[in-house]
Amino acid sequence: MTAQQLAARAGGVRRLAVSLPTECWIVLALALMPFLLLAGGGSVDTAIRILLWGIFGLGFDILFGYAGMLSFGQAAFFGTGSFVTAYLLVSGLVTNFLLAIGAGVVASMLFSVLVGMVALKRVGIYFSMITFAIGELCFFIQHSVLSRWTGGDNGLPGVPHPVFQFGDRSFELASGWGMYAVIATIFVATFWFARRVVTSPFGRVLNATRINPERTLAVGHDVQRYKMAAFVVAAGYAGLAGTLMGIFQSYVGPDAFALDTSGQVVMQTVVGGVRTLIGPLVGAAVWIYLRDILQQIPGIGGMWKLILGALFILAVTTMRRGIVGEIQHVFYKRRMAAAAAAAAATEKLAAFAPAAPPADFFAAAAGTATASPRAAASDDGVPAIEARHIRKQFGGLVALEDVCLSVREGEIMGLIGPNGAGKSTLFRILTGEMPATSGEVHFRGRNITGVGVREACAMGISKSYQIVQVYPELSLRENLLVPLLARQRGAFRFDVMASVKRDGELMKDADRLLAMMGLSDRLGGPVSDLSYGEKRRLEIGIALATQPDVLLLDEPLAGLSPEERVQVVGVIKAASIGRTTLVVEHDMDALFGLADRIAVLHMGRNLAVGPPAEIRENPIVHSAYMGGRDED
Ligand SMILES: Nc1ncnc2c1ncn2[C@@H]1O[C@H](COP(=O)(O)OP(=O)(O)OP(=O)(O)O)[C@@H](O)[C@H]1O
Repeated sequence: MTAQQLAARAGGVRRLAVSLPTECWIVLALALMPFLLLAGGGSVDTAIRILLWGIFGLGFDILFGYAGMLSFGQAAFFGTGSFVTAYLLVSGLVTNFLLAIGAGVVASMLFSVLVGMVALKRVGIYFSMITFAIGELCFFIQHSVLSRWTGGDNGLPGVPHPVFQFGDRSFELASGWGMYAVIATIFVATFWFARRVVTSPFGRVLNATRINPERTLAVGHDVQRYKMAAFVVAAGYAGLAGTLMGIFQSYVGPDAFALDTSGQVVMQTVVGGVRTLIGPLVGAAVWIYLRDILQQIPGIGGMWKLILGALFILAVTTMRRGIVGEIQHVFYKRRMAAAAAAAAATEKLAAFAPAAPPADFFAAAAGTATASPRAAASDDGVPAIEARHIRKQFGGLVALEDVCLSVREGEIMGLIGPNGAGKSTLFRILTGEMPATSGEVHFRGRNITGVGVREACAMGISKSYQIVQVYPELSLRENLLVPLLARQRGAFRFDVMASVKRDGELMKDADRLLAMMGLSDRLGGPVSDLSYGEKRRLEIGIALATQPDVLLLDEPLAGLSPEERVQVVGVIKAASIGRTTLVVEHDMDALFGLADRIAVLHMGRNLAVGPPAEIRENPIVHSAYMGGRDED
């Protein structure tokens, strides 16, 4: 064999190794794990326990890592699954193992719906504390009211092992290699499903709700339902791990509902790596192996909690991303460096050029090309959005008083006024972010007063924010996928079998929008690496991706350099083609050049409205707003 043939074969093997699906690597690792544990003084039972905690951790990683909800009460669902299945099997009510396991998992999920209805009313530390309290409540109930069924302090012993019948021979699946193989297979299946969950459109939106829930809601997703779905999925995983633990141990201990159980899954996930899925398994391997080994060492066995606690602190302080997270980060940095080098070598960084207008973009996506409504922008045009006699009061401060504003279909209207005039407040009321104290908002003749921001977005009203509200951890394309997914799928869909990457049209839409924003050359890397001007363009792109009929831009030029202003003005011009646009801006030169009409607010009241030339010459506006400019 020649050197070239050998090199080609080596390259082929390398490519094959790299392209193997993650599940194959996991199967390989799981096949090796018991041998490694045995060599290190562990046992097959230790390996089974690690797998069961790994299954528990998969659900917890979806909940905490991807949905951003830190629950200290997952034992409530682990315990529910354990006891329901164990009771059904021990009492003989159900003899079919699959049925008993299914009942345990379903019970956990149903229970999580009830818990979620309470816990999801709050976010952050309050959510964590509610789950903590519910976990403790379950522990108490298991030891008191339910002790007749759960065995109270004694737990439930005598859970039978599954028995398989092959002809006239029967085979009992007790602990050992057989049990390991079955649990390992279940782990791979549950890992596969968890990966589907987080890479599916559902998972992308879930991740977006963690990073920026307000923006995710504003672009049209029902954030609460996404959170509830993640909570129920995590409870399903906890329930499954609990049922299997009971069967494996032939016993459900009184600690199934304990705070220790909830705490252990948190620690294992953090040590292994949040948002990695495999991290909780690695964390469980470290935790359980060390615990088992430490307990066997004479003299220090009693101090295993102290030693593990110290190791946890060390791991968290030295490896912020966890074991798997840190490894992934090294590879990510390498990929980024290689991409940057390739871009520099080919001088890919193209000059800014806003591309195709949005009418083309969405017509191509939806197959519904329409004539540009900007043709309808005239003196007798129909109002697209109207504020009627709006009053907004914050305590003793009246921010808006009897404000009326009518934006015609297809026009660009500028909204100006000194600081504190009430422009942003009016924007928030028009987009449904905030209710008015009194007055009405009409959209194309329909009274939409009081509809929420998500509903307003679904109707076709979208806003770009004064302070950019992008998703810093995501790539540019992923940022645009969040609103595009709302447009494509509606407020909520549990489409875990769908694939974003395989949806060619969706990816094309994102790329067209990126081209339109002049950001095609910044595809690689997270948004946190972008300049402020680029973030501003992306901010407008996110609003535009919801395909609004009415686009509201809150100070799109604020904080930009002169060069960046020119770029963003280009984007606004392209974005306004085919839609009604309302712009709040302090840069008068830019706004007067852009807008068909200008409305002026002063101290929360209407001051004037008219074409830019008229407003420019209006002496009342000069004295109230541009003080001193008339003398110039
Ligand atoms: N959530 C709030 N709670 C209390 N007061 C508020 C709130 N939002 C706005 N205000 C007050 O309402 C008034 C109008 O504020 P608003 O932000 O709408 O003005 P603006 O015209 O957008 O100003 P700027 O140009 O500085 O952004 C201000 O006095 C502000 O302090």
